[in-house]
Amino acid sequence: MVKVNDVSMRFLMANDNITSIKEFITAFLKKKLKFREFWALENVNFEVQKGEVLGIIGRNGAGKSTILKIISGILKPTKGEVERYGNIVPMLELGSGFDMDLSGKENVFLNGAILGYSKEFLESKYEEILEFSELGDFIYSPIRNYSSGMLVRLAFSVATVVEPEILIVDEILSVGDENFQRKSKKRMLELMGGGTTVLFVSHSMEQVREMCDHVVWLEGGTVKMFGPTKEVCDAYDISGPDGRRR
Ligand SMILES: Nc1ncnc2c1ncn2[C@@H]1O[C@H](COP(=O)(O)OP(=O)(O)OP(=O)(O)O)[C@@H](O)[C@H]1O
Repeated sequence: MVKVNDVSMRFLMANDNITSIKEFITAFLKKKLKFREFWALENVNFEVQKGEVLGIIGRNGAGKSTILKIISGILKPTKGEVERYGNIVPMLELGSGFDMDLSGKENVFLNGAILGYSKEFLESKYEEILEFSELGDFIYSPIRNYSSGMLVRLAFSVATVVEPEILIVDEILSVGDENFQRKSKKRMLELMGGGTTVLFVSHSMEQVREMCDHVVWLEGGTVKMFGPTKEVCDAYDISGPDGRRR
């Protein structure tokens, strides 16, 4: 279960006219550095029950990635808190938790260790991860040579073969090819059947309608609507580009 309680996130942005680190340090030392406040999220509340799939939708800059980073524990909210019960596997930016100079195989163990799994456990899952990723002998090449689709396949294989209790997926299913998208959707459905809670950001309303139980619609950092998938998606679909009714 994941419960987001009154979460707000403020970013401080330095003056726009600073273009180099030298200028930044000089301004900092002269105490001339001015910051502009920006609230990316304000008083966000929602919850996801165990085994449920929650979709997070909203236009560019609405705060979707920021809330996922807060739920994953990568960012600390300025106000509010997130209650989480269960081990969490975030699949956020492509390749995060990976080292580009290491091989796919080495990254399985690195990424798995970051996720908190032991070497023995990862060894027992390695063949399954390799098979699911369809990387074949590429698993021995440094991942800097991988295409974005190959990276996603590797990341998704590590994240899902270990059967997390909470899986966080940011737009990742749209990167792989059609065949892998189908396969990863099937895998996500299996995980959900096994009780994994999934939080899922997507710009594809089709995917959201198909896979989610509930949906949060974020607009300008606030919750515009939270409820059953059909209700929220229908309202979103008839809203204009700025979130107002057309
Ligand atoms: N580290 C940061 N510093 C300053 N502003 C930030 C930072 N991260 C995000 N923002 C701002 O917060 C707002 C929300 O960003 P976020 O990436 O969460 O939006 P999003 O809904 O995921 O957008 P998209 O659909 O384009 O991925 C944006 O205006 C963004 O510019």
